[in-house]
Amino acid sequence: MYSLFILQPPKALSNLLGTRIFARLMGGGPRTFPGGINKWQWKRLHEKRAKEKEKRLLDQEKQLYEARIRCQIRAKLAGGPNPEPNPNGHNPMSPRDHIKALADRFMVSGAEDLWNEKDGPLESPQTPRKSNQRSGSLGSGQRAGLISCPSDLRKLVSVEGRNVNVKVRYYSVVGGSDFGTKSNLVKKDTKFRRNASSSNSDDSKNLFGHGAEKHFRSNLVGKPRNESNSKKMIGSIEKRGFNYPKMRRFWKNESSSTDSDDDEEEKFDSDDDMMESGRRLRNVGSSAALGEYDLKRTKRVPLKELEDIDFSEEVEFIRNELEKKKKLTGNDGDNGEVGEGEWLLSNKRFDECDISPLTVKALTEAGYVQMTRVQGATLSVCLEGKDALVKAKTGTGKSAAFLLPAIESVLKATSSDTNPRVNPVYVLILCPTRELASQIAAQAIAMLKYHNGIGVQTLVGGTRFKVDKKRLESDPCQMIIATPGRLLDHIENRGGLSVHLMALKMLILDEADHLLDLGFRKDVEKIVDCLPRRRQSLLFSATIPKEVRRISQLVLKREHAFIDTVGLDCVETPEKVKQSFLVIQHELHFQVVHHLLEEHIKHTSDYKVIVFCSSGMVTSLFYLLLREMKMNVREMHSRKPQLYRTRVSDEFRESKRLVLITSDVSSRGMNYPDVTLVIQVGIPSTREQYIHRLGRTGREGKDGEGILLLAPWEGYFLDELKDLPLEKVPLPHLEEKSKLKIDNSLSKIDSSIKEAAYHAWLGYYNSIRKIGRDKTTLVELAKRFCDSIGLQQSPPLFRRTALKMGLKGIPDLKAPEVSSIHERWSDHETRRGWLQRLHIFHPSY
Ligand SMILES: Nc1ncnc2c1ncn2[C@@H]1O[C@H](COP(=O)(O)OP(=O)(O)OP(=O)(O)O)[C@@H](O)[C@H]1O
Repeated sequence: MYSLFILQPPKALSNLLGTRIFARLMGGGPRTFPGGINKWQWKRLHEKRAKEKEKRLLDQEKQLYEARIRCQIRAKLAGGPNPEPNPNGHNPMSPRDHIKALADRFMVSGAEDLWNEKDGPLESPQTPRKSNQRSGSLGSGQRAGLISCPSDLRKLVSVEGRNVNVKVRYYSVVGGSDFGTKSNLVKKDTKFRRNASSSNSDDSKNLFGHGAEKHFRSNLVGKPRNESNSKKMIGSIEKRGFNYPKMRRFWKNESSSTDSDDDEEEKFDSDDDMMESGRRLRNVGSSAALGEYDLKRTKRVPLKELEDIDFSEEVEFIRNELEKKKKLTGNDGDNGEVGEGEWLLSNKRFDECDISPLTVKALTEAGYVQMTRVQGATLSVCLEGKDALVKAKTGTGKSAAFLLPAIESVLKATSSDTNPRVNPVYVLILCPTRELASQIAAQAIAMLKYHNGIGVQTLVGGTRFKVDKKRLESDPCQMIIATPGRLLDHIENRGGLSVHLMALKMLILDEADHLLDLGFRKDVEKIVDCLPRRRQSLLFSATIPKEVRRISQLVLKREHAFIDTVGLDCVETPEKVKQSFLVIQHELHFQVVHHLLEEHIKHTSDYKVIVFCSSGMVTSLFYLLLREMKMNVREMHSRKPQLYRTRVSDEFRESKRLVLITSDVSSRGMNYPDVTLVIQVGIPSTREQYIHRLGRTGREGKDGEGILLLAPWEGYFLDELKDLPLEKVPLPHLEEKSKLKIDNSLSKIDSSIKEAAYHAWLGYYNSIRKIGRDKTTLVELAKRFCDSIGLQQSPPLFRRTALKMGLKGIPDLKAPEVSSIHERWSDHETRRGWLQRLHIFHPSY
């Protein structure tokens, strides 16, 4: 019986169980659903039906509401007593209470279309309510959960003491007249952020989101309401006494509460006569007759108000900037570019392209006036909705190039999807590291400064999964910036994220070649499988090898645009960065790095240096050594706790006269301004990785310097860089006393760190094909590394690890003795070291 049921469950039951549970029972889930539709179509179908049902119910309530109001008006007009509830309280609900209940109902999420399907967005009052407001106005206790004042709301939010977004729907008054054809009832679904970016929204101009603005305009286009029409209408109402249908239409679309602002009212003086008529009309049909429950604390925002955002200052600023640029370069920009080198700013300006004026305003404030080349080349393509694969040099503004279309996509989606059932995520940005995700999120938030109601969140490893989940629930967002591993956790662990992702409009892969590389590819593939197919995908990177172009089809549509701002025969590295290399025995690498740093610090007052090491544990060893030698250093790699990483990253971004010792976690995308020197110790994992590491200096067309330090057996790598302008540096003169100093400092470092560094070193070079191929030589070289860091003998390797690395049976490699493992395990520090060694298969982070 049971097995039969499993084979052929009744349709209704499978519906009841829900597709997910059913899919589980069936072991993986059916590929098609009844009617031959796929799972996305199935889900969409159900969502559509639910939406329609909800709309029907709301329509019914709306009719009831209107009937109640009609009844009240008739009673008032007839001069009869207002039917009030029986004092003994056993009656059915009084009309008054019923109206209140219905009004309350209308304020809940999803019901706003009853009020506003033609009215445009709601905005908040900017000033306190006037003292002469009607006695019938809603008191705070009568607002029935309606928050109408954003300033109150901000206070509410700020008490929380967390950086949270609070999503609120509210009705409010903008525009001065009590009633006028130019004033508009505006609705807005707004989040207030506690962070600085949103606190600026106090400016009344800034209260209007772009989506709201568009929505508002389109309403006006669809239904012209000019002054004369309205006057005519009011006149006819007045002549004929009370004409309900017209009044109702007028009332629904045009009326507003008597709440008014002093400032705003002044703007509407010219509408006096109309306001007068409106007031009379309202006194019949609005809250005076309906009691206090029908009061909407809203007024219509005049279109003019929205259009009149004053950008004159910005325009002036842009003009001045352009003038300055022309003077500097002697280039009038006719060729489409101004400036020199690859940090060519295109002659396109942000205010000329089809992005929201509010975004332009935020950009201008951040100093973005003209587009960089990559921005100029990609923006129009991306805004058209095409898929794109984009290649542009490091530090040339790719982040803004994908964030701007992402923001536009969210604005477009929010304005068209006015009543979403779930909180939809419209844009998903994937990037390889946590720090990069935070950096992109910060940039997005800055660009969204004047767009209320658009939330951005990061989902990255190193934070508690549950905390992420809570954050997503309490603080819904339209843009997510994530690292693949953590995002997949959310999707697979049924964090509910997949449902939100069903509305996705845009997927962006920053550092796309790395994300499609072996380390991440599987995760990315799984993520892409869970996303709707009808989406726009954008892939960005400074390096796009041929294989990646092929694999990119996994994410992109076949007919995507490939935009390469580097050019086929051009150098892929920043032109103003001086590149050099040095080949020297790796036993001397510590000494050489120390020497290079000392020289650089001597000659550069505001130095800021990054030293890249092959792995996390080698980074740690280097850091401890240089710290022991009294250098101002910080370390950054994947073995460090997230809080520490964030702190160091922020500190390095802000400061000068600091050296960051890091693994490849910092190699891609990190925008640390004004890095003066990048030193790469040992062979980078790929040519691309060399370019990205080097790209941490010489950003935005500035000067910079990069030195690659290789051991003689790593020299073959130079062949891969032969098209890049690397110069050989003569061997530095290394003093004997500095060698003694280094040996002395090394001796003070705990041997567990050294052992971990040895294992990581072995893992890293084993993963490099050319070197890892010859296992015997590899182990010999590792032994030399061991000597150079002051270890008497090579630390033993677990048999399983040796097996995985293909090192089983190689002479000189020992398995640890059981007694020594027990002994070491009891020591906490050593235990950590041993655990860390188990991770050597992802050594470069
Ligand atoms: N239009 C612009 N005007 C002025 N500055 C800009 C503009 N676009 C970007 N920038 C600045 O350029 C710097 C580099 O930008 P970004 O980090 O986006 O570069 P990238 O191309 O993504 O680099 P990477 O390849 O390393 O990821 C940042 O400091 C950014 O603020």
